[in-house]
Amino acid sequence: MKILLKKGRILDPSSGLDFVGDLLIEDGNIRGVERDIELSEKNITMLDCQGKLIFPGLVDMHVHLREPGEEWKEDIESGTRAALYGGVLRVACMPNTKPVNDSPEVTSYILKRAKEKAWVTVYPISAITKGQEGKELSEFGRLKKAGAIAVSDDGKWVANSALMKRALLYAKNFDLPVISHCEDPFLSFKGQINEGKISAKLGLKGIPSSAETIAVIRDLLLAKETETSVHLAHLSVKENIPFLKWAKEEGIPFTAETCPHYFTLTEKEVEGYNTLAKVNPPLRTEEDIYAIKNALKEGYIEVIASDHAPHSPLEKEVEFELASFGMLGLQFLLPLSFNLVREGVLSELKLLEYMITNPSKILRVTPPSFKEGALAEVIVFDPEEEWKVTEEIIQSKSKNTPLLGKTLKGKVKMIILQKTIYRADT
Ligand SMILES: NC(=O)N[C@@H](CC(=O)O)C(=O)O
Ligand SMILES: [Zn+2]
Ligand SMILES: [Zn+2]
Repeated sequence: MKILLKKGRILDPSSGLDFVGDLLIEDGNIRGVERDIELSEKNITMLDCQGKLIFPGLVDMHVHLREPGEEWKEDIESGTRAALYGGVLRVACMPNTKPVNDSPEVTSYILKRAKEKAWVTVYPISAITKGQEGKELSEFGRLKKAGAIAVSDDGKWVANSALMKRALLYAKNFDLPVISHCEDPFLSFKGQINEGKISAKLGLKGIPSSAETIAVIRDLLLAKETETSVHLAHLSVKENIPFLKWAKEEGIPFTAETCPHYFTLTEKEVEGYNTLAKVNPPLRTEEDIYAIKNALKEGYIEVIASDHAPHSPLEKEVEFELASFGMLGLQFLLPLSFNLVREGVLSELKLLEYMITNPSKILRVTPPSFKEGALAEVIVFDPEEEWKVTEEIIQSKSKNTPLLGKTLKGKVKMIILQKTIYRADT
């Protein structure tokens, strides 16, 4: 069974390929990429890709699938369907489920459910501490054996520095990546939105940028001392940047991530007490957006992930202070991130590096690529097509995004995953 994609712009960050040409898939594997592949046989599915980009599936290392325990918000089936439509063919899912994924049993359960019903590859991330309570380390060796790809207490920072130091050393033994949700809980206590003029105007308690930067600095110091890499999740403020720069110069092992909402939306979104824009860390200011883009350009931040965080109306259609933090991300990751290319912040290949090869490297997996023999994980993307965000288009069970009603540019048209062609063009 052969699938031939014709005349698309082929982009493969693993090999640095960027040219207009053809891609041949045979029996679910990449057979070749060339300027012109002519085949005379019948039985070939030909796909015209003129004007489109063809690249490997994205690897989103920060997703909340909510299973087990909060299946009314999302489950492994619906979350991975949203991923597929978003061009994300591998997701790493955070452990803040119910129960918390802090045991081999929960990790195996997630993998079992993924095998039964996931549309894309699922990598479970297990908790750093038992119950994500920040008191006692979970059993990294057993978790890794059960299939944990990394450890994180995402949703919470491991505020006890001695414990975090031990976690880094312990993780190093098992070559497990450690992902930190950088937020000093004392500084952000009861905070709702970014601390500043808008929080004052709305009468909501603010979350200062120091809550994030203090956490970033501590984690960098511990990474230095333990000579163990730490991955800093969803960075949002400009104050981090000089410290990231310093850490790079010092050769401290770390990687940093941001999400499209932190270089697209500002705190203004919460005016009118819009709970759909309530997210942690909070949306910040134009200046922060500018700094985050610059950090991406300079390579201080080298991963873009969605932090897809579904919540139902039960958690969102309530008073602002009672609403849960989080917004959907999987289906908006590519269109919003492509704005960085349009604005000249990153080249197409660099952007794909941040969404395919860098997260793969951090998670110690072979990235999706167009190398001969690789599994076919292929996205056909139209960078020009505009589409409106509606509840119908959203594949997640939850619809919590401040982008509802807005028009985005750039659309995933087709996904080829092994032998199956999905047309997202509806
Ligand atoms: N980002 C969020 O606002 N919420 C996340 C937790 C997290 O990523 O810290 C969630 O699980 O809902
Ligand atoms: Zn987090
Ligand atoms: Zn998260």
